[in-house]
Amino acid sequence: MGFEYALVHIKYTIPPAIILSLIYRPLWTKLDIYKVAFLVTVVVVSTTPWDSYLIRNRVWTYPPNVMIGPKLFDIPAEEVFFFVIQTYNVSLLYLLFSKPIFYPAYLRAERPASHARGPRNTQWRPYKLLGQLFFAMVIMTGLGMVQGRGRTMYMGGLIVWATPFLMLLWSLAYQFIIGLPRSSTIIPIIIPTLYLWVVDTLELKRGTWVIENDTKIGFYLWTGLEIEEAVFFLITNTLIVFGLIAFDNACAILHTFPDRFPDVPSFPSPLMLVKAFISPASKYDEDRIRGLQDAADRLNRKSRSFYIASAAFQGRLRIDLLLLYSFCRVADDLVDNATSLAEAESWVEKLRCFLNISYGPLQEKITVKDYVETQFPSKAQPALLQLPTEYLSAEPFNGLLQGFEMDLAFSKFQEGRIMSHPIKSELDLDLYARRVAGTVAELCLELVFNHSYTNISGEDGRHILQAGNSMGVALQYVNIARDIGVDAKIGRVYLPLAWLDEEGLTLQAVIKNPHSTRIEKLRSRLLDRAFEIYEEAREIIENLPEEVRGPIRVVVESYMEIGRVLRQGDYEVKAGRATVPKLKRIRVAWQALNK
Ligand SMILES: CC(C)=CCC/C(C)=C/CC/C(C)=C/CC/C(C)=C/[C@@H]1[C@@H](COP(=O)(O)OP(=O)(O)O)[C@]1(C)CC/C=C(\C)CC/C=C(\C)CCC=C(C)C
Repeated sequence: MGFEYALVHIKYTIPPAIILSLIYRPLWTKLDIYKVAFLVTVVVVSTTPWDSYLIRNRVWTYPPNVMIGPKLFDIPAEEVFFFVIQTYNVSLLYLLFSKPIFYPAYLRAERPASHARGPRNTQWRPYKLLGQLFFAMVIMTGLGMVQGRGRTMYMGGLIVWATPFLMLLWSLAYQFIIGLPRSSTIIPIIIPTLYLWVVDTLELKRGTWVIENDTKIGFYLWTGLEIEEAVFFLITNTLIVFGLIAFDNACAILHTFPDRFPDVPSFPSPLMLVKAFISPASKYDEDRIRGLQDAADRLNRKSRSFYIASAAFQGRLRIDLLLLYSFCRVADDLVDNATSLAEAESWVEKLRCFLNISYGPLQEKITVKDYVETQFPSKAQPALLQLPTEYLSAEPFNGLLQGFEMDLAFSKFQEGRIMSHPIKSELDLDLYARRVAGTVAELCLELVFNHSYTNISGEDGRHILQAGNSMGVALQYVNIARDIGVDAKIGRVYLPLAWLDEEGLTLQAVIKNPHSTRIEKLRSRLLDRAFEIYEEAREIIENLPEEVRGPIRVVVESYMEIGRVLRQGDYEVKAGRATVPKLKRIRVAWQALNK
């Protein structure tokens, strides 16, 4: 009996597990736990017979004086623990690197070339076949090496054991294996492989485990690292990462296509995961995938705060939040970027008509697609067509459009078409903020209620919606405080006239010099008001379902941080706007999840 192999764990495998667990702690979701537990089980079950066979046939051995003693089918307990901890460490590294990935955007509908639409739907089937051919050839080579029964025996056995699993995972998840960013595929394989190569070099030299001379090739990758060991770690880490990718691929299919999979439990059963895989890629809804890709692109380009925050949400809630964002952004841009007041008014009218049709009687629903395709530019269409209206009520959208109309009142005022400025008092400002941002918060919360497994009853729900609406107001105040200069350039002043009067300012004075000391005073006043409202509303976040508290905190805190940096004067300016530096944004998200 000895402790050498146990010491390998204490020195080399447990410390990274602790560090990775601490880093990943605030990001764990129940699905992550299920995924890692599922994979660890698969790894232990699939590795045990192979390892047990090798030990019994003395292909590799463990000197008895380096083991504590207990065994499972002749495999030392330390070795079984190795399967578990290696899988755990690689999984955590993968989870960490892949957290920001929005998986549905990587699905591909594989139509025959003549039916494929858009550059993203390249035909990937040939790659699948090429990969399968490659793995088949590797298996044949491995079989040849085993049959030789000499020095290639261990290497051949390794290949024959692992490659069919790799081939299976490739056949199921090739779209994601090829398409996902290299940071979440290659890095979680390479880092642990190099690390284990070094550990292996140090420990093999000390004789903790030994490959018998007559079953190994005798080639060393570097002094002390046998080629068999190097290949073993590379293959097993690849297997673990491919397994995780396949799991995420199946979940992405389940979450992306509610028409095919209406109810997805928080822990999809293995049978359900298999069902996802056997639904052919040729039948994926291409418009849906394009709508999701378009929403993810838009979020990435237009809002760094909400982009980072979106990574904290999961499954269908994340998908629908992205789609909601996409709709709000497109609607806001259509109105804001119109070249004339008349054009802007016509966009509001068209958006209202779109909502009326979408929420109208069922027989009218068929015309939504026709209406959108004939009335809106092609770039805007996916955002409208994919809006998840089945989970959202019409009222907040109507409020949002009324908010846009208040924006248009600025132009009418400038043209003399209306006599009064749209934001005269603090009450007007509050009404405006409730319309453009309070409504958005209500819509986000409606998605939370609909996608949560926790039931939120009437009175509690109303209370949460009210607090959410107020939080939207706080965010909008920060938005206005940030954009005083940008808005002044287009002749808009959201600071209430009453406040300007108190400071002896006129609208023209703000438009001419939006950075004067007196305006800075009003900016601070607006920010103070924003933080007051935020303080009152934020407690209610703790009444939300547990799994969304952290992510909603991230949304709110990421935006309120703009207010904090404005107060402290510690910000970067991009396109005339104050923004929070990237590292700070990540730290804020982190702290919000840790609360
Ligand atoms: C995670 C994720 C993808 C969230 C998406 C949130 C979402 C749907 C945002 C819509 C944004 C948008 C374009 C709305 C149009 C109207 C508008 C411009 C509103 C202002 C947003 C500012 O965005 P941005 O800075 O990009 O805009 P401009 O460049 O200035 O045009 C707003 C400030 C509103 C944002 C308000 C929210 C996201 C609501 C947040 C509140 C909650 C989620 C509720 C909190 C719950 C409780 C119980 C307190």
